[in-house]
Amino acid sequence: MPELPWVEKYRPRRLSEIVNQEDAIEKVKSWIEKWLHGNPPKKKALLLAGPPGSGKTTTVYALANEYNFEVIELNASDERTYEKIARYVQAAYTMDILGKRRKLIFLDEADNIEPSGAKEIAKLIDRARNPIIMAANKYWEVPKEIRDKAELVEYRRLSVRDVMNALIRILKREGITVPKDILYEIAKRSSGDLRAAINDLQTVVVGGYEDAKQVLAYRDVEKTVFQALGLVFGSDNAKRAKMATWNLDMTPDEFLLWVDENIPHMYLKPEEMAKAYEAISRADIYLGRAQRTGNYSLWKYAIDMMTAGVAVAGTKKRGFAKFYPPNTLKMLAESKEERSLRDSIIKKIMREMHMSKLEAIETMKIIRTIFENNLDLAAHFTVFLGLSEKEVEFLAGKENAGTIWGKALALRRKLKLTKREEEKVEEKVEEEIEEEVEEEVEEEAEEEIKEEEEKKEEEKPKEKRKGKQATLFDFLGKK
Ligand SMILES: Nc1ncnc2c1ncn2[C@@H]1O[C@H](COP(=O)(O)OP(=O)(O)OP(=O)(O)O)[C@@H](O)[C@H]1O
Repeated sequence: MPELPWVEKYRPRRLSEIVNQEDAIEKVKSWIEKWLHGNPPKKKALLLAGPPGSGKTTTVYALANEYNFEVIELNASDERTYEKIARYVQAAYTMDILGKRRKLIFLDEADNIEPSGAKEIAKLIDRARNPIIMAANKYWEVPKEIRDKAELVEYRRLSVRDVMNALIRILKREGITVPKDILYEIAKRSSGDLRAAINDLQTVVVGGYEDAKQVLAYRDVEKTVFQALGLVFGSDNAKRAKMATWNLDMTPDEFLLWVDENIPHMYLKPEEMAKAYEAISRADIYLGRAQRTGNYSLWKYAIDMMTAGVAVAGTKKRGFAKFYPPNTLKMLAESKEERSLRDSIIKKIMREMHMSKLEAIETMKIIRTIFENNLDLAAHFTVFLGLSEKEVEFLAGKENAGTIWGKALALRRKLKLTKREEEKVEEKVEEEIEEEVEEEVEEEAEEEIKEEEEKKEEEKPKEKRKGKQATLFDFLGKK
């Protein structure tokens, strides 16, 4: 039997086992007890907010376990969430009779609730007859209507020591030891995300920890760039920000793309955003110049511009920041339909051009420029990749899409014609081969017949001779 993931196997079943979130747990307990004592709290929903892997989901299940609730887990990004909440929020709030348990509604990823649905969900919370607990990493992105209806419970980011202790406890129960320095490495890399740390630990143990560093290395690139972004966007301390690129396994112009991507997400005021953009565009110019001339002082100036220059541009978002890789924000801004078009185009590029996903994403950017500027080439791509009319429109924009589509149709017809011709040639060759084979077979058959006939011919005189002998014998006998 495959081994259960340790995050599940060792998920605390009791609230008291949850590490270093005492204040949060106290709040949750007193809130649920109000429900149990028959006077639901004023705020019928609870919003657990905090970094990933800090124990929010675990709290809900341990709570349900201790107070005998059935958890109805819903996800905010599920399209039918509203419908489901509506159903369960009104479910009879009965005690544990007839084997039925009270229901506790758990809505994860509350920071993903669509603004359009938020008002409706807020109304449902008012009417709720069952406790509703929501969880979010970024509570400020939970729609305000919902935030107002919920009591906020904040979860701390777990420390390196918390994470290490939790890992050691798991190892004890597994009866395994792992060198302390590796545990420390895992804990440090996790940035307080205990889920990530436990997963890493299991990977290392299963993979043999002789090459633990290698096993863990895959996390490094992202980790360091997020840390670097943290230095740039985490404070307005220019000195700290300048250290951002020190440990970074990435060229400055690559890192610039990351900074660029996250500026609109991190800065709140347009004029400060503009200032930050100005800093990176200046950095970009100097980076280019430094590259051409090999002038180190320009290089350093460019890096300082894009780290310190951005850091001091203004007031940034507070709290837990989630950083996005280059281009994701633009992708998020797209509608669902656009996203699915983008995905299907990327898939086609991967398939037809034999590329990895990342390569395909990059290639799509180039193809997009082609679609905007070179309609003939665009038509070729349309046919080659087998794009649909909608996909062409996505790449080229409404204006050019028609022209490209027309050209592609013509091209496809032409290709079909040449294909038809090819097929004809093929058919002809096949016919010829068939004929040849037939001829051969016929020849062989003829030969066989001939041979047989010859054999028969040969046998005939024997018979004749036999006949002759017989007659002669007879004759002699008669004699
Ligand atoms: N404070 C904690 N004490 C003990 N174990 C924890 C704690 N936080 C997380 N864990 C462990 O980490 C795993 C993930 O935790 P959990 O699912 O509760 O995270 P979360 O805060 O809900 O994260 P996310 O926001 O990513 O859903 C669980 O299996 C649990 O074992």
